[in-house]
Amino acid sequence: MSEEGLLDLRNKLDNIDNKLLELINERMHIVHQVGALKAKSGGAIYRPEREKAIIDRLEKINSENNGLLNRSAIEALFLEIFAISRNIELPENIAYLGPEGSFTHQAAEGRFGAMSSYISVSSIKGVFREVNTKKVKFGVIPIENSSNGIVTDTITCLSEYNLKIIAEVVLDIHHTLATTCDKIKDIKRIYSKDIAFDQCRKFLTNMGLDEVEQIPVESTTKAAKLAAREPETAAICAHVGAKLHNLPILFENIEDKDNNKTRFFIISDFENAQSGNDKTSILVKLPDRQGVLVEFLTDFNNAGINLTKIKSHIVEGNSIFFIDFDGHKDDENVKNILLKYKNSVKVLGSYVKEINDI
Ligand SMILES: O=C(O)C(=O)C[C@]1(C(=O)O)C=C[C@@H](O)C=C1
Repeated sequence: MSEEGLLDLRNKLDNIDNKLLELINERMHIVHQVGALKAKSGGAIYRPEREKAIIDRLEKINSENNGLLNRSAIEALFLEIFAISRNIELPENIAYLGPEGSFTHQAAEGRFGAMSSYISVSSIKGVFREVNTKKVKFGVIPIENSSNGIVTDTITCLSEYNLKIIAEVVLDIHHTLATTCDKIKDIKRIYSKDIAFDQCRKFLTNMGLDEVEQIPVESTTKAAKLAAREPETAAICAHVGAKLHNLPILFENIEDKDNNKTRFFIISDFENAQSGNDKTSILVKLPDRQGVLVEFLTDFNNAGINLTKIKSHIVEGNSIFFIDFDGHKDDENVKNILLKYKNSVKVLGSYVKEINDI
């Protein structure tokens, strides 16, 4: 292509970008008015069900017009626009299970974008506390990983605090081996988080690294920080963690399972309206008598409710169940069941169901 041809195309792109910027600013002026209305009425700023409806509509228009974007691309563009919009309505602050560069931080940034303020908190309970005392509006914590199962601290805190799950985020978890060493055989120590070592066992064996000293630390970001400082070491960490500490990446995607995923919850102090594609999470403590769990599950089945997850868990010596099902707590069939079991059930929240599932 001639240099002139390229210049011409770039001019066209510049003109489109100028128009896009103008349109986005026009949108933000309207968003500002929405914010003012909500400030008067006390309405929730974050409305995941409305955001989902917009993305569904755009995806439909896009496919009718044979657009070049896929759903993920539309989501990536518009979730950032919504996150900026929400900050224009009211600046958002978010506590996440840290440190900076952790997978939870990635989950938080994916949903709240570049204009929000983030604080890193070192424990799950700490995140709940920040939201509960209204120091932040939202908290982001992990709930389960496809290889390592449920995060018990999160269940315990969901049981203890009266906060609501307002969204779920599912991230594909990829690990890297990052090091300043040029050769694998120069690595004498590897830093990582205990569960990340577990998720990369096969890789370590295949590379002859299973005999190398493995040092568990609190987070994969900390592992990257240590490996960047100490010669003859490596870290198993996220891509962002390695980048954050300028640590060269030797191998990407070193996890054993190719569908290693972590599910996160966003917690806050309000409840979502129905979106038509919701999921609800509950904690259930049933009376101690024979057949009670079968009865409970049969009632759900008879009401046409699809249970998607049931996990048992011990809180303060009591056995409880963490259950997910399709539907919103205000759907007619769900409402009736929840009323019947009101003494046994704690509703943790109804929220838009993610397409990416564990
Ligand atoms: O429709 C609203 O309630 C808005 O606040 C506007 C808007 C948007 O940017 O379209 C922003 C935030 C909400 O989460 C949903 C949508």
